[in-house]
Amino acid sequence: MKKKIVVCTDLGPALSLLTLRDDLDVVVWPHAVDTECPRAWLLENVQGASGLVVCFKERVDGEVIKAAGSGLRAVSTISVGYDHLDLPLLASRNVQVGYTPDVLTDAVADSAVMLALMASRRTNLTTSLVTSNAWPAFQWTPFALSAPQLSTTLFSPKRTVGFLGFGRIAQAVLRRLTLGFGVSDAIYTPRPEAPPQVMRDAELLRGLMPNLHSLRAVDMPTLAADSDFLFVLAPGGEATRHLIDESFLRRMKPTSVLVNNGRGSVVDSTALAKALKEGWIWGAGLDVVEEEPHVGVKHVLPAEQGVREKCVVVPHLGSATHETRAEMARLTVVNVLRGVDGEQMESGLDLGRWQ
Ligand SMILES: O=CC(=O)O
Repeated sequence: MKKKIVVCTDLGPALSLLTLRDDLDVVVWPHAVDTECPRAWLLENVQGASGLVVCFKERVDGEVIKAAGSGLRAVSTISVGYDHLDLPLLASRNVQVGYTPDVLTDAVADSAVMLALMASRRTNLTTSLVTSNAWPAFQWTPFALSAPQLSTTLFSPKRTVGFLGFGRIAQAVLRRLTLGFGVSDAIYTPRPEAPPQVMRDAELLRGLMPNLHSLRAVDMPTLAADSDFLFVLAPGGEATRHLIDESFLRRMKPTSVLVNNGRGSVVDSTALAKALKEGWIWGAGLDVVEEEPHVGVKHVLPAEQGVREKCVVVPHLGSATHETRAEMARLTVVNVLRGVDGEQMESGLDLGRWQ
């Protein structure tokens, strides 16, 4: 009997690696190219599946896993995040779980630097001057719309960048900032439950970045108080929920900039809106927002005057480059194939800690 693989998401040309195998019955959400997979379709089609391919928008919880049945061998997500998957349950059923770290590191790091620049220069406000035809009335005086600077200069050599979470993406951001922006001081707070490997990598970095003079692990209050630019690169889930809350934001500098490329749930949106409005921090660049995509509900973004000018929001596109998405798709397919074939995935999660 053919093994069934259910694909909820668009895999581009990599899909053919699945469909070319005549020992597989590949069931693809028919509108995957431009529409997210409805849960009802997933629940109906997942029955009897050996493999399941999802993106972070599909929750693979008890209901889905039970609907799949006991033959489920592999779940492969086209994302580095995995807070949409019920890992303890998958682990208890010996289902392998594949994800796509590493291949997206550079694209997301690029996006984090972009957001830091956009938020510090308040491009929401400045571009709207042009698009709303307000430029003619704008009085160009030397300090009008001047902003905190990301790169260091001879006359302003001290810039501390902070990281909440210090895994691969954070380290790639730091590499960019030390090489391209002259940043020499960095602090970080490892995310809760960070594997020891992260700390070892952080130590190694000192040797790899000659411009980096100081790299310190600090506690949360110090991270808040000392960061000129703070990059949130922690995963979602209960352990990180609202780590950036009102008391954290109140400790930050009025010239500091917050960037979130991790998960929206790490930052309390209501507190962030207040922080922007009342000027506790300078600006925010967000690739992810709590309760996305309904960001208006919490007033972080759109309508609210005094917030929207200081906050750039992008709809969760950190890894969205042609090159990276193609490689993520390839890896996602290889992972699910290995899983249903009973081989070790190319990049599988070590489920040991969820067992
Ligand atoms: O958020 C995107 C991802 O987890 O890859």
